[in-house]
Amino acid sequence: MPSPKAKNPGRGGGSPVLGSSNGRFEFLSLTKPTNRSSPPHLLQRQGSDPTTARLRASESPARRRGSSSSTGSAGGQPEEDGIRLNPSLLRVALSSLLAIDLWLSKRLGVCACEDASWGSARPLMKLIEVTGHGIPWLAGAAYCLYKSDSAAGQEVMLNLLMGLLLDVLLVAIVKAVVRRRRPAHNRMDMFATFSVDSYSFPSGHATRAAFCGRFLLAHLVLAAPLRVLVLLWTGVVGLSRVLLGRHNVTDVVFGFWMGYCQYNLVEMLWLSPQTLQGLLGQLA
Ligand SMILES: CC(C)=CCC/C(C)=C/CC/C(C)=C/COP(=O)(O)O
Repeated sequence: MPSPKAKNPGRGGGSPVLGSSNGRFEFLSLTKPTNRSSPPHLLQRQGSDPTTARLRASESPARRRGSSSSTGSAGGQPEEDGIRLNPSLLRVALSSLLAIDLWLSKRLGVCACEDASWGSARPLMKLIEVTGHGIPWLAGAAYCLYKSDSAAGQEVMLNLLMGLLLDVLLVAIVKAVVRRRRPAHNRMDMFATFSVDSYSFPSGHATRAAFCGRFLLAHLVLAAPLRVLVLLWTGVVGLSRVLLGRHNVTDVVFGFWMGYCQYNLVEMLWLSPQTLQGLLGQLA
């Protein structure tokens, strides 16, 4: 005859459940180990952590059945331990990564001010900063769109402009959600910034450099040396963000990844002249 626990496996939240022992029903606490033959170290890990107990109790019955059927009731324990250890391992890994990130970024911020070890290179880094700023890119793409006399050129410039606007928007959203402060050694002396630019994750310059770099390589016919120059520029813009002390390394790495993905998005949303005419026709 099935025990009440088996009949009603998911109910009860964090409260005790009924179990059968020698024909007598008794209460089994979900916060206490049920298998008395478990080794002590497992008992301790299963043990009295109330968060763990709540997590176990809220696990779906199907999942609990699944884990015990795959390994058997006793063999299921290491798997359950793994499930509960993973979040804390992940937390430790993340905090270690963040600590390394902060330490490395501080050490690399050698142009963060004039007195820093590479302070004399700061003007050059700030010049590189301007080459990755949103305003010159938006103005440049709009100007080329206006000046372009071929349909193909207009199409490319229009999509570059759309991608740049999308980039400003997406970066602002992520910055506003994540709200990571810029490194303490940063001097906030950038030109033309929004309020979200007081946050550092992700680097808007890095997203733009990755997006524009990919876009130019894919849509402009460039000689090999120029292609190398585009790649170098992308890398140097990202590196200069850390050297200037504007960003932590992870802001730039994530920014590169985001800009790379934004290019895929622009390819998916690609505006053809027909689409554009349709849109303009609807507006008129
Ligand atoms: C159309 C429109 C709203 C254009 C705004 C262009 C603009 C001011 C972009 C901000 C560029 C900027 C300072 C980004 C911050 O870059 P990080 O690398 O420091 O995140």
